[in-house]
Amino acid sequence: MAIVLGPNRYGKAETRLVRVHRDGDTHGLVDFNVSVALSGDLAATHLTGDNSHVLPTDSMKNTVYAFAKQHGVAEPETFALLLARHFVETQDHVDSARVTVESFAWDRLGPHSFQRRGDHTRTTVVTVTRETTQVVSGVTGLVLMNTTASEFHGFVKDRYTTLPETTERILATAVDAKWRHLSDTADWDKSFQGALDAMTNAFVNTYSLSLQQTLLSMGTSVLSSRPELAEVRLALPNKHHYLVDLSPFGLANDNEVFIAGDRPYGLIEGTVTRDDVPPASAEWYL
Ligand SMILES: O=c1[nH]c(=O)c2[nH]c(=O)[nH]c2[nH]1
Repeated sequence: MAIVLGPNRYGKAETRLVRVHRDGDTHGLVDFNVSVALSGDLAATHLTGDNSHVLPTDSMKNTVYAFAKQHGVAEPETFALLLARHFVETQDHVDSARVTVESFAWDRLGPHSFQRRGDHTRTTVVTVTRETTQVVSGVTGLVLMNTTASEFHGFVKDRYTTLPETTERILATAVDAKWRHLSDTADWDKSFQGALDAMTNAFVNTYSLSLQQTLLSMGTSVLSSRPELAEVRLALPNKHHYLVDLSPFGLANDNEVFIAGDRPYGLIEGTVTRDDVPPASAEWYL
């Protein structure tokens, strides 16, 4: 009996690519999760650790980002074909390249503003005691992005600060918000939709110097347009998008090709309140 190497493949999984097409003031946005798997004459690395046939998976990731810049990105099929053919054509030892693309759809909210397609969740928490009734409504999973009109600079620099100042970045978040009603009667659907629209409009229309500033703008927008609401609490993850350094490949990256970061993320939280309303019951703060 012999124990032998069976079928195998390798590659870079889940390269998170965000490509902004900046043709004029109206931006296009493509958001992909790209996985590459190559197979072929790869016995040596398994048997002896001889890597002479192994293209690093790191190079595959770089290829995804470089091709996104060079060729632009539209349909996932076109991009996947381009990549898969490239690996088979340029790597003698590769017989088969499998490229998988998950494409996340975004709906346009403005020239450079987008909402990720897919349902956000409407929430409500009602608390009744013998004396009081409190109705809290909210939303989670409302994913928004501005591909420009966001800066972040002038921040504290301590000995561990490496973040460069920027006057041009992507701002993206998944809104988690709750708002408390002043009364236990309202047109709940209309109130919810109004609050949602107010938050979204504020995100789209605020030129942002920090996500904190955008948070206050969103809360203010809700309270100024919804007299039935007393207070809004927002938790906004800063869904970081890192500019890819394409200079090793002789390519400029003028805010077009980004790594969509997963974690860690900044988490910006705050409450926006009318100063002339009764205080919330204890549950609001739990
Ligand atoms: O809008 C931001 N607020 C921060 O507090 C922060 N911190 C950070 O690293 N990036 C950002 N962005």
